[in-house]
Amino acid sequence: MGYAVKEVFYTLQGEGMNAGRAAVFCRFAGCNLWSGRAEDRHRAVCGFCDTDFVGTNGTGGGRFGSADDLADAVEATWRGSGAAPRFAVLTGGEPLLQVDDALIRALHAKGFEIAVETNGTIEPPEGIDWICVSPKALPLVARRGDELKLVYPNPRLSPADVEGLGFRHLLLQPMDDTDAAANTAAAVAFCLDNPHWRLTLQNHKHVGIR
Ligand SMILES: C[S@@+](CC[C@H](N)C(=O)[O-])C[C@H]1O[C@@H](n2cnc3c(N)ncnc32)[C@H](O)[C@@H]1O
Ligand SMILES: Nc1nc2[nH]cc(C(=O)O)c2c(=O)[nH]1
Ligand code: SF4
Ligand SMILES: [Mg+2]
Repeated sequence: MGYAVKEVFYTLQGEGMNAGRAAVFCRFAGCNLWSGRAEDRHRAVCGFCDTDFVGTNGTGGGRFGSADDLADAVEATWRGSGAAPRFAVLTGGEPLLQVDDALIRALHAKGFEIAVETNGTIEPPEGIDWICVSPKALPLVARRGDELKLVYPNPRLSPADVEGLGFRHLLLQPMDDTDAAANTAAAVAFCLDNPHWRLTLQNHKHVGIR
């Protein structure tokens, strides 16, 4: 089948409960909630995306003909030494439009722990080691996982709409837009009042890494 990948790069996971951990990011091209074109943003289900996921022209991106080819590229991008397990974060765009059993097997065979960042519209395949769901609208198909990371505030979705599902951690991430400071203050206030929610920041933006 093959995979369309925007970019593959080595960085620190910036968000969520794995923040600070070295990882190879594999950003798949394409999303089912926005075309990626500016002129479509106002009518997209997800209208606040901070990411360019269109095409295959980023660093390390391309079209990969097989799971082994893509896993080879991810392995070549890992720069860690020592015994700590290798870590790959599959993101996008919407990675679950493309991630399949063959890719999970190929990355595991190379010793990678696999995390996914998904919008929750597609049921994840078996075998992913860390599932982060960041819902954008209801209904939510993926209703269990390791962390639920809600971008806040979201006029389509409030925290109460996504509590009581099967997630180990509930996280609020301030929406990065022209109101980022106010969004951060609102997220802080919400977590102070609702301690079952935790604040997560996009650390990579604050330290100037990808
Ligand atoms: C670019 S998305 C790709 C993965 C998947 N499509 C998703 O939405 O989870 C990666 C993460 O960035 C978050 N994100 C996107 N735009 C954001 C913004 N403007 N402010 C804060 N977080 C944002 C998403 O909610 C998601 O958790
Ligand atoms: N450093 C870093 N951490 C991230 N965590 C989730 C990201 C994403 O875009 O999926 C992301 C990203 O783009 N960069
Ligand atoms: S669902 Fe994820 S990749 Fe798609 S537009 Fe929204 S934040 Fe961006
Ligand atoms: Mg990002």
